[in-house]
Amino acid sequence: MTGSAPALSVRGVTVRYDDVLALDDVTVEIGHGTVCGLLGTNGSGKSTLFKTVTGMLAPERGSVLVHGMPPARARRRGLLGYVPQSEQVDWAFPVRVVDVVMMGRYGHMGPTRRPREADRAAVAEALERTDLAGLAHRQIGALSGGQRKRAFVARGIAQGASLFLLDEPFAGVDKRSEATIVEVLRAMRDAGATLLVSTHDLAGVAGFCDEAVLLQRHVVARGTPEDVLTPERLLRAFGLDEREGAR
Ligand SMILES: Nc1ncnc2c1ncn2[C@@H]1O[C@H](COP(=O)(O)OP(=O)(O)OP(=O)(O)O)[C@@H](O)[C@H]1O
Repeated sequence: MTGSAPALSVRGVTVRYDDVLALDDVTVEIGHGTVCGLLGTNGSGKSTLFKTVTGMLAPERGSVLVHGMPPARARRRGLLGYVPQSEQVDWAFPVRVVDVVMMGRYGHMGPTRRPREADRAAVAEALERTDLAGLAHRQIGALSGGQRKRAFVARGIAQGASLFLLDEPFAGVDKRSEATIVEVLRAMRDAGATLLVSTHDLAGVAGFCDEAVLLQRHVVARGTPEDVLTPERLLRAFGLDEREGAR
């Protein structure tokens, strides 16, 4: 990692899909050990921002630095963890939970991808922390939505990621999995990791996030959840008043 560089620095990023302007001059900086909620309606650019931060999409303008380095280098060093939206994963792919979590160790294994004792121990610990040890040998496609999310969170833990991007981690998740995920994410934050979490769960943001960013193709507001989730902004961005947002 590069000295005192922020965990994530997004500066003036513009991304376009042909004629659709998905992100317009977005600037976001997140410090170490912070949980930042990324809020916005469908189509506001949240997934596009994640894909740009992971290096899957190249911005038309602007720059992204993860711990002071370009996304590809941060990814190679295993610093960047990503929990995708469920719809982006092919659940029919025949792979067991333990294999998904072991993928987090690939960056530690070298080209042979042969797990060593330290890799197996990291995977076992990640499965334990996400309450998945009993399901380690199940096919990922046979799990519930919440268990699948936990498997991807476990992959990030096993990887030892220090910037963790979670795209809608609570969507389609049962209460027990939600509580486990929140507990695990808090522990990661307390251990110094930085988390950027996109969510529609406005009511949960104040309890779970240190900061929030409201995105509508550009950054509409940024600050503490209380500063960002004002009645005017909720109304403008989501067509909600504050009481509805808190449900
Ligand atoms: N591959 C693509 N090709 C063309 N347009 C796209 C593509 N992916 C996203 N878009 C468009 O870019 C804009 C931002 O989409 P994005 O998926 O980033 O939003 P989002 O906030 O993640 O939405 P959601 O909450 O529905 O996932 C939308 O107008 C969307 O239709």
